[in-house]
Amino acid sequence: MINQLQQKYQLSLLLLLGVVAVLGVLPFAVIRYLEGNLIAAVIDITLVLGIIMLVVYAYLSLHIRVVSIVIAIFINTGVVVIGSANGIDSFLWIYPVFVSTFILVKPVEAFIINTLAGIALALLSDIFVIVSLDSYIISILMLSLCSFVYASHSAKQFSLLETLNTVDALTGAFNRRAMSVDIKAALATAERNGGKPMLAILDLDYFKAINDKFGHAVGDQVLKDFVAITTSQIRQYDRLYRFGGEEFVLLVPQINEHYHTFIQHLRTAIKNALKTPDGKEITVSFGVAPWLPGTTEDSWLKRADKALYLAKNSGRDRAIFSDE
Ligand SMILES: Nc1nc2c(ncn2[C@@H]2O[C@H](COP(=O)(O)OP(=O)(O)OP(=O)(O)O)[C@@H](O)[C@H]2O)c(=O)[nH]1
Repeated sequence: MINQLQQKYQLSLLLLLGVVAVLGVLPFAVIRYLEGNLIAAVIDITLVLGIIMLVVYAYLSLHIRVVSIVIAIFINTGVVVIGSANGIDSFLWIYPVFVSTFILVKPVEAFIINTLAGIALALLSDIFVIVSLDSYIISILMLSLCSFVYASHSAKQFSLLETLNTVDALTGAFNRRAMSVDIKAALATAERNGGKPMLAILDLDYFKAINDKFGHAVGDQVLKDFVAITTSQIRQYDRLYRFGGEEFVLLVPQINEHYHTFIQHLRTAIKNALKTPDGKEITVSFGVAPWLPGTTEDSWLKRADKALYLAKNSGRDRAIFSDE
């Protein structure tokens, strides 16, 4: 989910860069050719074609991160080559290329790539007889530093946006939107690779009575405690989502033959740790549905919900498995 948002954003930036490369660099290639500067024209054309091909590949393959890194290295290499081959006019391209690098890759990576390109250009170019080396170093350093600060700030804002978009504000569990995306991904992986994921709906027992007796604020705290306890018991790639109210969904991407034991252990661990303010244990009912071939998001949730209904109706504080 998080990555999807970022991927779409990064892909739109790549497409924009492709357009800028065509509109911004192609006319120069033609001008260089008409001026008789064949080497510069060939380098410009190579740069434009290279960027177009990489952007198209990113669009088709969705290997956006890798392609972004390749393009960043490609345009920095290009600016070093053309800057040292063609003198001051092409040398000035280092400034837009440096800023583009920060759009393409992570701030630290951009800073490293830019520094290497900046040093290479300083060593290879012969324009420092007319341009002050000090001014060059200070101006590209200032540009990189400003871009670094701006790119780092944007990355932080992006991460905040992702959190707001995928996390339930009260409990910190993932929200339904994230759940739906992750379920679809788990189903696709299971169909393709033959793994076996599992989905369970976890519902706190007699939660209304806790609200009624201790108030809504205590009820809220119980929900937060439930998420903290459950999250501490599950593995790194297992995910907990707030389905609504006091109902949560647990998605386990890969189960083995011991998954009944895992669920019973989790249920007991929650019961032992989750308490009302007067120390009484709070129990949870589970409806568990391991993946079966042909499962859809809807049928998976329905099977888990049916199992949960049975768990509630047969006394609560238990797990019912839909494969039984
Ligand atoms: N404090 C608090 N209460 C909530 C929240 N969302 C839903 N609830 C309450 O959760 C309660 C759910 O009640 P019921 O659906 O009857 O479930 P229950 O009392 O747990 O009964 P069983 O599930 O049958 O064991 C309702 O009183 C809702 O008002 C929330 O965000 N905070």
